[in-house]
Amino acid sequence: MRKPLVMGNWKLNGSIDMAKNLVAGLRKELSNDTACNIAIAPPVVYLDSVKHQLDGTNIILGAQDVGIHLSGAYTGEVSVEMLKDIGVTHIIIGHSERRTYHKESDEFIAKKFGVIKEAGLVPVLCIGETEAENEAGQTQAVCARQIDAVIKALGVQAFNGAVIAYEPVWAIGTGKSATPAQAQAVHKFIRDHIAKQDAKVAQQVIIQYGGSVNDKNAAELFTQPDIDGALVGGASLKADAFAAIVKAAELAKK
Ligand SMILES: O=C[C@H](O)COP(=O)(O)O
Repeated sequence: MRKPLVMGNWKLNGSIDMAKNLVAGLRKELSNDTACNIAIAPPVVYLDSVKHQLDGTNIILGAQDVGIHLSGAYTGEVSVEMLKDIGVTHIIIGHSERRTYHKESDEFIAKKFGVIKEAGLVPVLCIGETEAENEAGQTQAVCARQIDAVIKALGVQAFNGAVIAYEPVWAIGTGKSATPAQAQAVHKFIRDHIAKQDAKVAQQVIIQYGGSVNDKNAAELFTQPDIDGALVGGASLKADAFAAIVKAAELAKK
């Protein structure tokens, strides 16, 4: 039985005060004994203070990205060891916003996956098709290509203990979530695709859905057998909405 992961990606939002209020809200709304894993990924500058604010909770600290180098003359970069040093365990990579605005390739993202695994942390690999790709019937081909880049570089075993977030780009921040049936079909495709190489790895890999998940649509998404939680953007900025999504995941997977 897979334990779902509900992860909040704050993206480029927040301030010291906002982080304090949001974490205080989460502490109030969520018990320490949840039947699903919960993570939040604040902007990198707030990670250390948020880590302290999370003391005594079971909320996991996540990061939104990582560099591929461990140290050296790479101005502006943050290494996996630095993130590990301050208590980060889960790292989002390959988000469509990084793929689009920073031109990150499948191969480059696979390198990030490798450094995260090497450090003993958990990669949260975002994959998903654009609207044009969706309309051209390329959803499966795009997801397969993005996963295969990791398999080619690191082998299928790299997905042991890893997380995949299926995020159709057309659903991100648009209020237009995939329907539970649409999402389930892609999640099943992803799991089957990995199973072709290793059934055990496919059975344990967490596949989250992301794209306009909110407190209203979460419950139905989570009833789908291959949807193991969510990567939440906008709704993770409100403690009550995020907590409601966590509770929906717990209920659905009981
Ligand atoms: O990382 C989160 C996703 O991009 C989803 O964002 P959203 O919930 O605001 O649509």
